[in-house]
Amino acid sequence: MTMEYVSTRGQAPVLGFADVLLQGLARDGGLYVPRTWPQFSAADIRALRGLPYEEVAFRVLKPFVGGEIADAKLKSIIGETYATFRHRAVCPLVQSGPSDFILELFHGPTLAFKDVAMQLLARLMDHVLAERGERVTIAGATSGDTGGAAIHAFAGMSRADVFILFPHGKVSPVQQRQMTTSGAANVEALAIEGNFDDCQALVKAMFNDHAFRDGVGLAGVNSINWSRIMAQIVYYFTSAVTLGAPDRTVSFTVPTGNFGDIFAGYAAAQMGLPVGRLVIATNENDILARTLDSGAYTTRSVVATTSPSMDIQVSSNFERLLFEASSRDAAEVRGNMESLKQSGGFTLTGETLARIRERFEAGRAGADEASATIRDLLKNNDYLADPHTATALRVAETRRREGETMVVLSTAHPAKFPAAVAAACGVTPSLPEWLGDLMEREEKYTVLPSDLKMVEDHINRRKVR
Ligand SMILES: Cc1ncc(COP(=O)(O)O)c(C=O)c1O
Ligand SMILES: N[C@@H](CCOP(=O)(O)O)C(=O)O
Repeated sequence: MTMEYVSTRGQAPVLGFADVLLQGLARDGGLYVPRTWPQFSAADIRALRGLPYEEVAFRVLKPFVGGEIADAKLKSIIGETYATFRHRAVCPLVQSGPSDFILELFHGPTLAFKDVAMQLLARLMDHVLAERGERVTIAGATSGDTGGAAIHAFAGMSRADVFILFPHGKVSPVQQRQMTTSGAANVEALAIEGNFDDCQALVKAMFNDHAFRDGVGLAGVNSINWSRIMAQIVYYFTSAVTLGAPDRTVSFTVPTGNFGDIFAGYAAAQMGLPVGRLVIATNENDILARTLDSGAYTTRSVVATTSPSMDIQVSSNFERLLFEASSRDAAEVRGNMESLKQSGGFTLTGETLARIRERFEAGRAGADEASATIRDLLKNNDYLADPHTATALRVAETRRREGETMVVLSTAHPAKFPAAVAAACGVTPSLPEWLGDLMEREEKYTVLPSDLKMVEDHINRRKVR
């Protein structure tokens, strides 16, 4: 009934669900994962057929929560969460070919897949903080979508101050406005003079500065937080079951940056869902494709692309996969992460690489290929995809296998990236009605250098309590 969580680096306390929810990064710098994977038998999976998304979510999430939130409360939190989505199916499937499907994850309030987990995370945190009578300071890093989702989910919440670090000038205008126009007193967007990796490094450094961390009561909403991954497991179940699981195996292609979304697919497979291949789709920032090719994880400088949310070199959740694929060898993970810090890379052992390749493949599609896919899909299917989704569609296409059922995760609404979509196909997607005035709203944000002390000082000065 209870669930324990262990750190990928093996040197942090073992915690239960509620503590992991409030922790973010483990105190040894690692990421929490469940000690064991809950198991779903074929009968359990078959019993999910025809259930509403909320009920599947309850059944999938319950073992991870480990009894720390009463069932009735968990159900009501899940119900409120997905009532914020504008599609009755929450995450609907659209057929794009004989055995090809697009899983639309962008029907939440900020038009990206991040809402699926963030709307839940905020409500779970609020519940736990209320029970404990505590407040937290949240620091998050974003390449564009996590930030907007977090600000929407936490705006006005009395138990959390939220600081979102985004790379100055490197997110789309819609993404920026979603972060800078909330008007809520408890949230602030910080435009960092650097790239996403700099923002993420600053957030991790804040977690590793234990005096600061304990002083402000730091919590995290990036996918370093286990609850983000946990919530994303659900749509692997709903989509696979809709397509015939457990009697049919389903593969997934995922536009990947921080590796959280695709790691949720790996988790679903570990839980018994018949998942075939998990195909990592990258843009020009192809560190994961190169790693799967060569076994060497070697960082390079990031290039700006038309799919900016994937412009990432240090892919946080790859650490969770390393832990799994090394048979949970925390010493091996620590060695790799130390080498990443010291020399910008590491080399996987032959065994670890082989285990990763048993399930994962990777492919790269550049901006021109993604644009061509947007054009073709509009022409042939009358369907408008955003550049992240298009990257994955192109990779899936080039790696197609006869007879395989393939689901491509569509991670953002095209209206979040109107310039790239218009350049690709001549159609400018418009924002849904409820966001119609977004570009006219007044913006508020602070520009800061990529400097730990300056960011920490700013947060210390600005947090509400
Ligand atoms: C639209 C979009 N697609 C794909 C990704 C990559 O997802 P992940 O970081 O979970 O790999 C992101 C960012 O996380 C995103 O915002
Ligand atoms: N692409 C992300 C980057 C942060 O990823 P996260 O999943 O770890 O929060 C974004 O859009 O911000």
